[in-house]
Amino acid sequence: MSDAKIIDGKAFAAKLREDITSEVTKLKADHGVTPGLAVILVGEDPASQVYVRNKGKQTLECGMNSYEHKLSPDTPQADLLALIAKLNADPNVHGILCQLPVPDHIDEQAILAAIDPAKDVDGFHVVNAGALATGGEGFAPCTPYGCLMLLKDTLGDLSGKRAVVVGRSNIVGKPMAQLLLKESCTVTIAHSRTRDLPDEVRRADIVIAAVGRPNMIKGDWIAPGATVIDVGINRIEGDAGKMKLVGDVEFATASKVAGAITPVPGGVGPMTIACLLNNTLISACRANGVAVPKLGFDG
Ligand SMILES: Nc1nc(=O)c2c([nH]1)NC[C@@H]1CN(c3ccc(C(=O)N[C@@H](CCC(=O)O)C(=O)O)cc3)C=[N+]21
Repeated sequence: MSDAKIIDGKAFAAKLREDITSEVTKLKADHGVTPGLAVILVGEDPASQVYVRNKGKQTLECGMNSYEHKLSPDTPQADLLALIAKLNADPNVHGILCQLPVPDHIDEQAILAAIDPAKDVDGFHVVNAGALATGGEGFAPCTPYGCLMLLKDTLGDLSGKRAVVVGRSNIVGKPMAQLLLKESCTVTIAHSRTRDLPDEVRRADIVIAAVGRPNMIKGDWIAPGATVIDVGINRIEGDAGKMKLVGDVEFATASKVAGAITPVPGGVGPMTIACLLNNTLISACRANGVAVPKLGFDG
């Protein structure tokens, strides 16, 4: 068995950001509109700080405006809701993202519900989750949407393929399953209570791993030639006590069997931010009655 094709999410995301930058340039020149993304971070979680910094940097690089709101960890929920209300009403803000997780004293669902669905570029509001499930116009969550771009770039038409999504979270597993269903895949959602998980995975042409457990999915679970998308981003101790990033799939064994596989890092992660910028561009177009460009997919 020859080794799998490595799906270069980092390069794909860079190309997508270039296309977004061109569209932003046009939007400014033709309509005088600059897309704006507001990112809210409550608290000082180091990983979250890194993500927020990267988002801000890439937002500016695409020619968009970036508004960062860093709030102390003990910010009352009412203050956060007041900030969201202000951003909802601000015409210069086209996308609003509140970095998750939020501290325990804040009700995550209340925060997500407060964001105007038309500015919910994360796609986490129930209105957007419902639109995705029923075929309406909304925002698809960034991580699964990025996975779909990589899958279609790798495989072309997905219809009739067996896909297994391992993980049932609201932010990845469930919306991923909806997107694959829209592409006419036969979709299985597996999770911690699934009986004989290796067997479910072995039946799949497409494996989406989104459980958050390092190296859980082994090479001998993968059907020869299958396409493997690894959403996991796990920090574990590597050689000499140095921390390293690994996915939910055991890459060394899976890459011997799969037809194509995403690495961690450099796979799905960069796609998440690129799709966030894409959603912000879409929002700015919709808010100004401009035709929405369809980026990230051929044809
Ligand atoms: N409201 C909200 N929306 C989010 O989209 C959101 C969130 N909260 N909370 C945290 C997670 C995590 N997330 C990532 C984004 C980019 C990379 C990324 O670019 N990863 C690089 C490596 C980065 C590194 O070295 O740490 C890669 O995989 O190559 C990873 C993870 C967005 N999230």
